[in-house]
Amino acid sequence: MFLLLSVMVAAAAALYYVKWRMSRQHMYELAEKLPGERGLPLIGNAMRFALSPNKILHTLYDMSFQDDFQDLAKIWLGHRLMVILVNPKDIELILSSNVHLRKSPEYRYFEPWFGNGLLISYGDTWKTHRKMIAPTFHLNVLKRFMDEFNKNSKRVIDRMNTEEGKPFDCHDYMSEIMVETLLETVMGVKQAAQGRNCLTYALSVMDVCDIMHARQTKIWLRPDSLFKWTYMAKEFDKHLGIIMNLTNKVFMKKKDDYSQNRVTTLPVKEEKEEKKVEKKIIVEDAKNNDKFSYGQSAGLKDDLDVDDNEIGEKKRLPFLEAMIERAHNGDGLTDQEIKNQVNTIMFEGHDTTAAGSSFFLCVMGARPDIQEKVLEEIDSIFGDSDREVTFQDTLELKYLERCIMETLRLFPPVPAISRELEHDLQLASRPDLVIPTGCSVIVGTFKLHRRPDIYPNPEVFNPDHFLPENAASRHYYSFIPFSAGPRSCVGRKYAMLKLKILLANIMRQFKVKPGKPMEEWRLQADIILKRTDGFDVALERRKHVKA
Ligand code: HEM
Repeated sequence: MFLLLSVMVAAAAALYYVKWRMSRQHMYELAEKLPGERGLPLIGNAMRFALSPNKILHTLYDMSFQDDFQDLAKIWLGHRLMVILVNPKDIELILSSNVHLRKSPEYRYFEPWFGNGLLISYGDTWKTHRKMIAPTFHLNVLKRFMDEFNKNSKRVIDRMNTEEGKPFDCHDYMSEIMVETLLETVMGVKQAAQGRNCLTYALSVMDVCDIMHARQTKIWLRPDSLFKWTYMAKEFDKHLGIIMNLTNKVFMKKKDDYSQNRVTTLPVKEEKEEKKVEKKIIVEDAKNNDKFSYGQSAGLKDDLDVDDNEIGEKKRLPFLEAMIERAHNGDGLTDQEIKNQVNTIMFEGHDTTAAGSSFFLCVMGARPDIQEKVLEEIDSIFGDSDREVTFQDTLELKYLERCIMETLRLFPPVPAISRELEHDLQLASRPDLVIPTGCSVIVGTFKLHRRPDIYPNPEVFNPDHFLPENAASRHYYSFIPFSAGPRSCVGRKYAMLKLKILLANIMRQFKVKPGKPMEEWRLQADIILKRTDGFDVALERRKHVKA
């Protein structure tokens, strides 16, 4: 009886497997033609990822130099087909599309944290929320944050003073200040930014990301039914609790302020100079001749580039206040939905800029020749004055800007992004190849940014890559640290403005002593790019020069 039952179960399983394989026949046929390894039955290439995060990045990067990986490569993670794209023409097909907007299933590990937040939502929900959120990151709103950006720079400079002269890891300092700045600007909540809560929050975010990244790359951690028994699951819940605790507090505080009618929005500066600068920016935008201040290739436009006139006075509220007001006015936003967006923006807004600024400071140590030029530009603008960095200054800090862009090229904080294909996609670089519906397409930003045919000597830090004449000859989608197209980063302008002000202020006070050369850095594949060997820098106080 038992034998008969076993035979019947095995036959049913075999039948199910055959049917399942047949339903995927189309995928297998198209996948067969794609370059890349076939992988083993059932597990595919999963063993390639049974490594530590820094080894994964280096293995994948080494793989990308194989002859058959010019523009794309397939990988099988168990039964899941993933296709890595690194040709800007193919990447454009994905990122500029209004069809391929669905994030791949690998993003589902964010769900307990972000719910239907902007980064992972889809369809009408994403569209409606994007329309509500994008205007809250318009330049006119960001200009209100100038004082906060300056004050927060001073705060972190004071903290780093205690480390003067000796090597220390600057990443924790950058993370903490990025969280505080977000709370005080985008969230409009001041008190919550005091104390050491922000660093605890940032450290928990890093732990949660490590766990999610492990689940993305290790197939045995993917099923919830297995994962829940692991030690990692307990750690995940613990750290998620710490994260949610801060964001809940922020939301409740702001809601309370709103219901008590307390005005917390930062005032708009109405000085003449500011008006003039604003006009200048818009004219520049309109002429379409200098997009670099915002981390995007010239000629690429998205919903953050709308003309000033299209943003009515009424819509000019910072993010959280705008969301609460909409909910109050019956715009169909629930408390939970707002909290999901707060969680999304708190994460996207701090970990990325913390990595970007930490990489920048390490670059200054690794390349004293570049640092000299940064300091020269800064001194020519500020001399020995201790005045605040103005909006106009951020336009004039051209060399600093190119260095930030070059940092984002070589060390893109988001090293890869991924979409689930809704339709077969014929490639532009190889029209003989079609990527099948249902697979995950990975946009390999890290490798794209290091293609020798796009960036000569790609491993060498060279800010001149972003001189207008050099950038003009490149494909628009060759530089995409903030992604591009309809799902591009809504915080792009915020990030560039904040980075310029923070880094200019730090470099006015400190010089980074010569440090480890870039070739020796150990990079870590993670949701946000990191260094496994730490972001060590040694700072030296600068003697100020007269302008
Ligand atoms: C150097 C800093 C930053 C970098 C490199 C960066 C990069 C990116 C990238 C690559 C994406 C697309 C992710 C994907 O498709 O998986 C993205 C999306 C997003 N980013 Fe950023 N980001 C930065 C800063 C910020 C800031 C400061 C904020 C907000 C304050 C922010 C908010 C968002 C949001 C909400 C999305 C989702 C947009 C959507 O799907 O419609 N980011 N970012």
